[in-house]
This record gives sequence, C-alpha cells and structure tokens, in this order.
Amino acid sequence: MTPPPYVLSQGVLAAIGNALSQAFAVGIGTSHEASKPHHEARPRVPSIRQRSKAQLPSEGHARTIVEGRWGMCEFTGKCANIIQSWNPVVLGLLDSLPYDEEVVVWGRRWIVKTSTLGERHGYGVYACEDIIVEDSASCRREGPTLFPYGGPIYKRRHWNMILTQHPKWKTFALEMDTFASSTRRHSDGRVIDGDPIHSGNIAGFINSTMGTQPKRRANCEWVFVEGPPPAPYGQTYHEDHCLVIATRTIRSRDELFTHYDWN
Ligand SMILES: C[S@@+](CC[C@H](N)C(=O)[O-])C[C@H]1O[C@@H](n2cnc3c(N)ncnc32)[C@H](O)[C@@H]1O
Repeated sequence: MTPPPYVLSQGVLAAIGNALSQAFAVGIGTSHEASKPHHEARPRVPSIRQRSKAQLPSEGHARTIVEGRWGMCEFTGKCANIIQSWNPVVLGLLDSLPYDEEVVVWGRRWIVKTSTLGERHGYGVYACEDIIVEDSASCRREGPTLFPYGGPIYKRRHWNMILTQHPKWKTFALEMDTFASSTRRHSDGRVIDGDPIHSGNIAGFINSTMGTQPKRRANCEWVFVEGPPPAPYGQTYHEDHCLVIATRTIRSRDELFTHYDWN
C-alpha cells in the first residue's frame, strides 16, 4: 500500500521541494523589492518540508503549481486556472514604482512618498499638478480619471484560498463586484490584488480618510467600470476594470485620500 503523504521521508520531501522551486522560482513582478523601507519583510513561502501536513498533495490528486503574487502557491488541479498573468505595462502602469521620484501615470505626474499621516503609516500618493474638477460635474463620478486600480484578478474564493496559505500577507485586495446583484456579470465575485510593490498599482498607496486627525477630506474614489479600459490601455486584456476618479479639485502637492476601512 502506498504510504499517505505525511509519512514520506524528509529526504523525499526535500527532493520534491528542490525540483519544484527550480521549476517555478520566478514570482510575479518582484522588481522593486529592494526599495520598500515602510513595508514589512515579505514572508517567504515555506519550503515543502516546512508546510503543514494538510497542504501536501492528497493521494491520487494531481498537484498543479502556479505562480503566486510572489513565490509559489500550490493548488489542486481544479484550481489551476486562478492566476492571470499580470503585466502592469499593459494597463499603462509602471513595471517599477519608485519612491520620492516623479512618475507619469495615465498622462499625469505623481509622486509616491511618505504620507502626511506620518512615517509609521507608510507612503501616500501626491499629485504633481493641479487636477480641476468642475463644479458643474453634477455627479461626483463625472470627475477626471486619474489611473486604474490594477493587478491580477482572482475569483473571491480563490483569493481566499491564497490567503489561507499566506496569512501574513499585507493585502491590497479590492472587490470588483460589490455593485447591485442585478448588474452582476460574475456569479463569483472578483478581487483585484493591487499590491503596489508587485503590480505597479500606484492606487495601492492611496490612504484612507478614516480616523485621520486632523480630518482629511476624500478627493478621489475608486469605481467599477464595466468593459475594458479606454484606449490605449488594456483593451484586450481586461473584461472590466476599476478606476480612481477625482471627486474634487486636487492641487499640486495634495495627497490623495479616499474613504475605506483600512482596519
Ligand atoms: C492601501 S494601503 C495605503 C498605503 C500605505 N500607506 C502603504 O504605504 O502601504 C492601506 C494601509 O495604509 C495605512 N493607512 C491607510 N489609511 C490610514 C489612516 N487613515 N490612518 C492610518 N493608517 C492608514 C494602513 O496601514 C493601511 O493598512
């Protein structure tokens, strides 16, 4: 009888681990790992030897390994389609997002630097030019588009599976499908993994007005848009997308704030 996986010898497990890590050593977009002083050290995916017994492949079920946000994620075969390859440039985002340096994203100049909330709250996004929202914009969502909220898109239940494997990840996940059920296109809600370190997602650095002292006023918000982003960005890549929209005039050197529960 074949022994159950939990009695495999350490040597066999180590050999499997080595083979797998050679085959799938490259994570998605880790190019600016070096310049992230405000971020916690990224927890490395444990080697197979360190993993709990429950995460080892079950008997008779083919294991598929796919690239995760950084490092590897493992899933059984039926979940192998969860990862969409992500290239920030396709959506007009930068493949590397420097700090303290002006960048141009979607035709406007921005800088990512320490937030006005204070160093312990990390970075924030600042405008480097005025962005005028006309009083005549009757609906706040008619304001100018700033940039997309970009990153690989997962089904909610698959994202939850990834998180159970990586409980220490600081996540920047944005729910795409929170709008009314009558207009839902997907039965399973989708999530954008907007980690700015790995996806060039500048929107991931926008801080919340929640609990701020003195009170900050939101000057932008993220919205769901059905259909692909405007040309020339992500035309064929995206079925739907999320955008950050200015909701009131933003002056050069203003930090962007929106309202979300960051706790
Ligand atoms: C989407 S990130 C924003 C970018 C973040 N400052 C960074 O450097 O990664 C959300 C995180 O920023 C911090 N944050 C955002 N809004 C905040 C607020 N109003 N007060 C304190 N911390 C806040 C919290 O640590 C939160 O988990």
